[in-house]
Amino acid sequence: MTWLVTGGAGYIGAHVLRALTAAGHAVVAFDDLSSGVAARVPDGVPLVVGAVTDRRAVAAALRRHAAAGVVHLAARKSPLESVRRPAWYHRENVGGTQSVLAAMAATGVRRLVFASSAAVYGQVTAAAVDEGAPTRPINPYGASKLACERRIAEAGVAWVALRFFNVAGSGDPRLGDREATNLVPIAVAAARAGRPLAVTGTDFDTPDGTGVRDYVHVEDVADAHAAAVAHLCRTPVAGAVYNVGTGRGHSVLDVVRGVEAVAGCPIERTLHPRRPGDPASVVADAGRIQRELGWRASRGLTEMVTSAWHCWSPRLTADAAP
Ligand SMILES: NC(=O)c1ccc[n+]([C@@H]2O[C@H](COP(=O)([O-])OP(=O)(O)OC[C@H]3O[C@@H](n4cnc5c(N)ncnc54)[C@H](O)[C@@H]3O)[C@@H](O)[C@H]2O)c1
Ligand SMILES: O=c1ccn([C@@H]2O[C@H](COP(=O)(O)OP(=O)(O)O[C@H]3O[C@H](CO)[C@@H](O)[C@H](O)[C@H]3O)[C@@H](O)[C@H]2O)c(=O)[nH]1
Repeated sequence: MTWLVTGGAGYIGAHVLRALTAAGHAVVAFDDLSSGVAARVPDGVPLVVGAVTDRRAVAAALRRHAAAGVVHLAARKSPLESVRRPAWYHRENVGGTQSVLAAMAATGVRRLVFASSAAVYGQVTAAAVDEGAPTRPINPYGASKLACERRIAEAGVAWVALRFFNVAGSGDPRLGDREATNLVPIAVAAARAGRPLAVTGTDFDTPDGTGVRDYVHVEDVADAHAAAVAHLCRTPVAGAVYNVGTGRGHSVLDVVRGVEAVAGCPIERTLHPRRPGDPASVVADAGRIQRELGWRASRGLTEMVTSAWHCWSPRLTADAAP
């Protein structure tokens, strides 16, 4: 069975291509290379360069490769950027997903795994949030992911939406997150360059005042995709939402200390106000995916920061420069 992986040249998508291949599936990457890198696509895996908002290009790729399903990761992913450019986020993320659904309908492809986000929950009050919690996104990025989930649920396909929490680390030094828009690569870049790290928000209602997140290793996230694909192969009428997290929260300062331990030197911190659209604490209850798909995260923060440390490149430092 062949799966079209949109965003396959991206950070998570590149790991997903490998996990699906290891599980015995044929894969094709579809990516416009706007933030992805062609070199991340493994040798032997076809890469179709195109935009997911181009319905005809997606349909042509599905037909040409006789795909049985789609793993849809291609999207814009920064909550902060989405506050600045809400219409663009809606167009790219919701428009992109509608276009993928239209291409699937036109070609008779009926299985979809969707990359959703913990950002659909918004300001979380529970210590650990489960899939039944209210979805009240507090930034346009989260709103776009929720709108995508709703359109997928109404599309008449078999689907699984995976709500990733904060993805970090790498399965290979060449596959790291090169964008440096997230805390772990930013902290690594700061340590490598001997520069201060800007801590954004020190007055949250959390144990040390900084934001708490559920950091989950990208290889665990890739394995969750393999579990979702296996589920859709077994049960082609399913429709379900799953949290993909570890169930453990770490503050910004915990992450900084983790990177300091790998770096063997302290990281200077500068203190800043909260970023717009930033929740205080978002931690997963990941019980449902364990019960129903047999997946649970097996790697911890140390493995995330250590693998992130080993995929640092000078470009990350340039990108993260204030
Ligand atoms: N990284 C995280 O912590 C995280 C957490 C929750 C959800 N997600 C979601 O996971 C997915 C992948 O994120 P990532 O961290 O790998 O980001 P990424 O930017 O590395 O990957 C996204 C990929 O999609 C491609 N792309 C973007 N827009 C496209 C378009 N219109 N047409 C075709 N290709 C397009 C990019 O070139 C890139 O290769 C996104 O949907 C993101 O919202 C990420
Ligand atoms: O230079 C920085 C960058 C971040 N932070 C803080 O670190 C935490 C994590 O921030 P970041 O790594 O930017 O992740 P989030 O804003 O939580 O969003 C990520 O996690 C979401 C899921 O929870 C995904 O949907 C998004 O795509 C992904 O960017 C937050 O408290 C930030 O305020 C800092 O203190 N300094």
